[in-house]
Amino acid sequence: MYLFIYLFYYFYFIIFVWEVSTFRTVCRKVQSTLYQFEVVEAVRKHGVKLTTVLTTHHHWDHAGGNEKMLKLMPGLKVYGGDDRVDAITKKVSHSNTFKVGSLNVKCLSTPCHTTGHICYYVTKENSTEPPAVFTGDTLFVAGCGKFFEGTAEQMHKALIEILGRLPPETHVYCGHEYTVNNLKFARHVEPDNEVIQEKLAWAKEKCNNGEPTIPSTLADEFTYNPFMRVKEPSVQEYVKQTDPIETMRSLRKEKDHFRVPKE
Ligand SMILES: C[C@@H](O)C(=O)SC[C@H](NC(=O)CC[C@H](N)C(=O)O)C(=O)NCC(=O)O
Repeated sequence: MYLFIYLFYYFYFIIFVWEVSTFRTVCRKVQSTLYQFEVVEAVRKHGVKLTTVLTTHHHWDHAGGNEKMLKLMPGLKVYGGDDRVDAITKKVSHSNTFKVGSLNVKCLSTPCHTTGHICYYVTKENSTEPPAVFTGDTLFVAGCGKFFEGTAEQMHKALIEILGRLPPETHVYCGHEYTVNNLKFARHVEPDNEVIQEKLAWAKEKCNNGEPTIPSTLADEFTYNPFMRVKEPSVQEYVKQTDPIETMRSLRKEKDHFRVPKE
């Protein structure tokens, strides 16, 4: 059985995958100095051994703490798909697999937000636990990352052809707590989508209680995430497009300029 311990701090998630049988922990991301101590404290509190860091991309808020983490815990393996990832010890690419204890990790290359972005798909044989995918800044709950280093074609491939084809019950652990703002944009795109309304009310409640809105599931994302719904007539109608990739392009442009309403 593996347990996800995630530390939620303002808009950032630090996620541990704690494999109970071997007490190994995979820390999905560490950021600035402050987070190191959060991580070290959580490792101590749970009596586990931190062995591996899975870094989705090189941005400071995802890789910025790797150097210090490595100093605090020499011997850590730091996986990443980009030479720009601080303190990287294991460069990976699409379809690479490795194990952490009895956890199976598969690397999924999803360039767009950055050219070297890797999502990590985690499974365990003979487990009743659903799979998990760490999506960094590619797929958010009800949203997606900005196209800083890529195109609509690449984000469509990442969301629909790669992540979208994982088992629908897969739990999605993303890199930031943007859910409420993303759902306000989703509501703007599909004002008649009741699932969005319900999810937004739920997300506001969670945030008011200081609780994270992750994980979601891939199946859920297809019901409210406009970037996962680019084939839907209602979404295409909003952007006046009929092609899914052109819909993706237009949605991103709209979201980049979207003024989030207070309510
Ligand atoms: C460089 C590093 O900071 C990032 O890329 S963070 C991910 C990025 N976030 C923002 O641009 C901040 C605004 C955000 N929308 C918010 O609500 O605070 C990103 O890709 N955001 C996706 C989006 O749809 O805004």
